[in-house]
Amino acid sequence: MFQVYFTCEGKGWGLRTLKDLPKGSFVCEYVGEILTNTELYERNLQSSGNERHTYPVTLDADWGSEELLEDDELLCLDATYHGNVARFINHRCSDANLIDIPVEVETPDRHYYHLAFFTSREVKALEELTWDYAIDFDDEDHPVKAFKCCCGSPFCRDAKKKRKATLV
Ligand SMILES: C[S@@+](CC[C@H](N)C(=O)[O-])C[C@H]1O[C@@H](n2cnc3c(N)ncnc32)[C@H](O)[C@@H]1O
Repeated sequence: MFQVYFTCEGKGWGLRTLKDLPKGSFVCEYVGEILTNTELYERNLQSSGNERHTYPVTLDADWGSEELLEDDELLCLDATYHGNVARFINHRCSDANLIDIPVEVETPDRHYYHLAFFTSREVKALEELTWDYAIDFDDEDHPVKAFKCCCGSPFCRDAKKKRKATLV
């Protein structure tokens, strides 16, 4: 039902659907290794530029917590070495056709949850499945450097940033 294919817009591999999907369809879960932000940061320091293929997902909902969590407590999912088809879902600013829904499964502390993707509108067969990674393209301090966005959306935040920079 889903196909990994090579996109022609400079985004590398992507995921598309082979059949029409109505709005609200479950697509897949995002699977990856559970790491703390500190472990992810250390991994990134050790890996060479070519080795990284994925953008990690931050699990920051922490619904139950009253205090701010430190980097060695904050969790994320890294699909670089272990994952599923979700690792091929590319980013699209603002008008992506998937939304991620946190699903609490077995942990009562609400620190860890599963991430499930559903369609946010009807998606036609052969359309690329995209998800807004919620990247702040202005954030220079993020542990992972943002890529140059080629999403092609009229709402692209990276293109907007570049337009602003050329005006200054
Ligand atoms: C979760 S992976 C998606 C699959 C990836 N395209 C591949 O070939 O393995 C995320 C990576 O894909 C690339 N990517 C995703 N969305 C992009 C976009 N809108 N523009 C440019 N590159 C993108 C970036 O290199 C990003 O780190």
